[in-house]
Amino acid sequence: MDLAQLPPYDAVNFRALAQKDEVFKKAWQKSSGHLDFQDADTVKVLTNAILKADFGLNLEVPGDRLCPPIPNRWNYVAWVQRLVDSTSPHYFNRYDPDRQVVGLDIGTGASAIYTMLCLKTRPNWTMCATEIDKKSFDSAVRNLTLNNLVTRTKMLQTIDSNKLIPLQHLGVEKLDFTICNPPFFTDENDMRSSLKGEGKSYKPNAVCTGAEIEMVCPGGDLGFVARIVNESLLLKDMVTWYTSMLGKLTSAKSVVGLLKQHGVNNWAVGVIEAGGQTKRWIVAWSFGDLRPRNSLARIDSIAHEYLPFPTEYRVHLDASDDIADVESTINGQLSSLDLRWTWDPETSVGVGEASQNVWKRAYRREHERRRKEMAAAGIQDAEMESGAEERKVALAFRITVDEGVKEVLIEWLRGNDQVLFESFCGMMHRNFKKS
Ligand SMILES: C[S@@+](CC[C@H](N)C(=O)[O-])C[C@H]1O[C@@H](n2cnc3c(N)ncnc32)[C@H](O)[C@@H]1O
Repeated sequence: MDLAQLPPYDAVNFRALAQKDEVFKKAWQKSSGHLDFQDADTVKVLTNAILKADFGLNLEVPGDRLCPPIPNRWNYVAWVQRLVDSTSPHYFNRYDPDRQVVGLDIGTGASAIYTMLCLKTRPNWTMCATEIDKKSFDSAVRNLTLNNLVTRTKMLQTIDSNKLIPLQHLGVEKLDFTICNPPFFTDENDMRSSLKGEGKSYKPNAVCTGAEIEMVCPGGDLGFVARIVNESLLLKDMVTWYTSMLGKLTSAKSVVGLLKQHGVNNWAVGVIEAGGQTKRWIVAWSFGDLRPRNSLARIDSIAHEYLPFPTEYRVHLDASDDIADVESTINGQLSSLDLRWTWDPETSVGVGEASQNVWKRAYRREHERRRKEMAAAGIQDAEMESGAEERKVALAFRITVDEGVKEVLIEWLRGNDQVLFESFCGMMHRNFKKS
């Protein structure tokens, strides 16, 4: 399996894992197929076995620090990777091994787990990692050294009064993303009662070995992420994607509320469900204009008011529609407009960039008039194009004609104006509306 494209976990196949790891095999056999997740040693053996078998990583965490559940941590990293991949400045929409990406792991913990997973699976990525707890910081450095990843990481032992995104201290100008599993609890009582499962219909399925310093902060997860939001309002696009995991749905909703309140309109909400009953939420936001894939930005299990504007629009074709005709209609129309358009007939995918609403009647008329004038003066379209100054992109889109499901998929790749995207989709749709 290509590590760079490893999918998220649905569940762990313990039987298969026992075939790959001798230490885990003993624990699995002893448990007669019912692992005791309340036992700290069992959880540690499982974590180590998954890391070794699936990622080739070794981990040593002090007994009184968090031992990270790997499916949950990997599913967040995999989500961030897809977010970064789907918002490449070149509209790649897949892993680009040549793209240099720099991330920041806020509160990396004793395991440095996000940093290690990011670096191990993406050879062209580098990471920064911060930590306030000396014991965890030292352990994180040990783990990075153990796995030969320390030279690709800028580690910073910080203090709580410092910025959570300390670009200056790190000596970094820009970041592609931040990743964070904040302390979830507001105080020790909140932590103890939550870990006992009080107020829930089920008990947490695994023991938590985290120390108070790792798990508690003023305001809990919401307080911590609100600090990141406030810093982001000043840093803006010095970071392309700010992301954080949240322990409670109410916290995720409050973070979205904060973003909307500050006029941020480019965000994404994800959910992590890797077996067991424990759900976690992810919120990501950006001040940039690159739009993530719809399936990443929007989940079903949260009310619409917390979701960003959809970044895709589907035009359903009739069974009788001829795909060649559909493609030729799209190509003909987009080639006649004053926009940049490239079409790949092999994959039936095209990408376009428009500097403004170039499909409205007044613009088209003016463009046609200019074209005729140029033609009369003997200037070809290509010369007209190359003579035009570099124009800013107000809308970038990808169009995929899918013969199998008989639909045209329009994806919003870039731009800050949802009305412009809607207008473009409406214009495309009218081509295929039956009278
Ligand atoms: C819930 S733990 C997460 C650890 C690890 N990232 C993981 O997912 O297993 C939160 C971590 O944030 C650290 N932390 C708390 N406040 C911090 C701050 N102001 N700056 C950096 N790290 C901080 C804690 O010491 C702890 O290691």
